[in-house]
Amino acid sequence: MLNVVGLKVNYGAIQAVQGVDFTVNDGEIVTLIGANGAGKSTILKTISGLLRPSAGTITYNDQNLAKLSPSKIVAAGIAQVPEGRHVFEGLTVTENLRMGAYLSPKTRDEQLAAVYDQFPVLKERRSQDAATLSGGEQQMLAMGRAMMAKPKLLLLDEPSMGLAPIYINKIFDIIKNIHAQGVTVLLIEQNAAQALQVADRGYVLASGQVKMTGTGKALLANDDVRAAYLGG
Ligand SMILES: Nc1ncnc2c1ncn2[C@@H]1O[C@H](COP(=O)(O)OP(=O)(O)OP(=O)(O)O)[C@@H](O)[C@H]1O
Repeated sequence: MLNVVGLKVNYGAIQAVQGVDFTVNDGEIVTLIGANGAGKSTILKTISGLLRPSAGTITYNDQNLAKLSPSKIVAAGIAQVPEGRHVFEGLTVTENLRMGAYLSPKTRDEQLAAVYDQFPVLKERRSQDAATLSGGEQQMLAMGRAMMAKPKLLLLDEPSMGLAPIYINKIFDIIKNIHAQGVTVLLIEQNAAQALQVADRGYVLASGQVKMTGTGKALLANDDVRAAYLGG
């Protein structure tokens, strides 16, 4: 589904991503793990078209994403849930969700009903300003907003960041549920243990490069991964 080859991304003189290769197959959950600053968010933003590669290719179902605008990338079936949620404060929950279907107004109401079925807590709070939601609820709103675009590939940037343990488990349950609906998932997580538990495959990134890859299970059992990312 997604094939990233020789990807390099710079911020001026900073080489954040230094020649990364990875694939995501249709129907998989793939995770990118790694320390702060490894280049994970930069990779997701480049897939979404928010940043442009300085070298390499990103191919999605035979389409070269480097030639597409972010809105065309959403229309092609890729939606991103950004790090830090970025809900629209001052807009209600429903208004936030409707923004997620900006490109497909005809199916917006139908999709809103589907998202409310999946996130009953959002339905309960549908008239509430998004700014007044708890962190976990805002994360659900950001995920629901992405689902409004009916993505085939969902990019999740640190969905469990800053959440209480009860919400972290809930977010991982939602990821499994979204995946069970046939959505392919590319997941970035600091919470490497839980990410590797749900993932079919993972890539370990450090300093803008892939250092290791394997199935979620194999990486979870790997001594180097355990020592560096799973607390021994
Ligand atoms: N807008 C920017 N301008 C300059 N440098 C940046 C910018 N954004 C990120 N960087 C740098 O690029 C490198 C990769 O950052 P990135 O956010 O992709 O890492 P990450 O693996 O997602 O980290 P984290 O887990 O902390 O979010 C870091 O060295 C970071 O300081």
